[in-house]
Amino acid sequence: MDILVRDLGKKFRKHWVFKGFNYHFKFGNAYAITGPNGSGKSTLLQIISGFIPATTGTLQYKNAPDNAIDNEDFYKYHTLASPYLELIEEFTLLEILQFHFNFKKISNGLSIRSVIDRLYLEDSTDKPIKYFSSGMKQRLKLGLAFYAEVPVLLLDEPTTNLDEKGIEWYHEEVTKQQKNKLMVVSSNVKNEYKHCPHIINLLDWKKI
Ligand SMILES: Nc1ncnc2c1ncn2[C@@H]1O[C@H](COP(=O)(O)OP(=O)(O)OP(=O)(O)O)[C@@H](O)[C@H]1O
Repeated sequence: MDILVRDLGKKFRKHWVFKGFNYHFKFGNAYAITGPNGSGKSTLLQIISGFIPATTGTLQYKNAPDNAIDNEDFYKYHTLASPYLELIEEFTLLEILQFHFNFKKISNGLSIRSVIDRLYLEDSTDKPIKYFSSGMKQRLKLGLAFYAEVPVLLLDEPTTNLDEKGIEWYHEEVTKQQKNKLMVVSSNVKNEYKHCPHIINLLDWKKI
């Protein structure tokens, strides 16, 4: 899947966050959206995911050069891990994984149990999410995004709250997955986007 972005702009009340953003995101590539605090990284990622609307411009999602999908259908083709998206706190780990992978196909060769192992959360299988630490929740959010069979992976500040082992796991996964997906990471922490060959600096589209 490719994503074509044309003349994208976002305004909150009277303030433009960015304007005139044009880009062609290509399948099999990893992109970093960078910029200082408040430059609009999360906003842009949320617009790309369809979570919030743009003020100006268009997005086109193509699963072949001459085959665009309906924008409303893009949710089937991507996963998003973001601090803005809350987990269902009442569910246990097992329940949330069963729920999620009911809607998104689990990656080839994986089972719910093997996902729990990969998240090294074996001891918390029946623990409600509300009792998870912030790092455990972040691993879970990333796991829900990583292990779904979708062509587009969107990651907002992905290593927030992760410990050293978690960061290592993150790097292993993104390195493995970047060839088979279109990956977009929104971040201002160099270490979390070091695997991305394409760097977008939002200051270049900052508007007065
Ligand atoms: N719902 C909203 N209503 C009003 N302003 C908003 C809203 N969401 C974001 N903003 C503003 O848009 C700008 C960009 O915010 P955004 O969270 O996208 O920045 P960011 O680059 O991800 O920042 P950070 O590095 O701090 O996470 C900020 O000035 C923010 O206050």
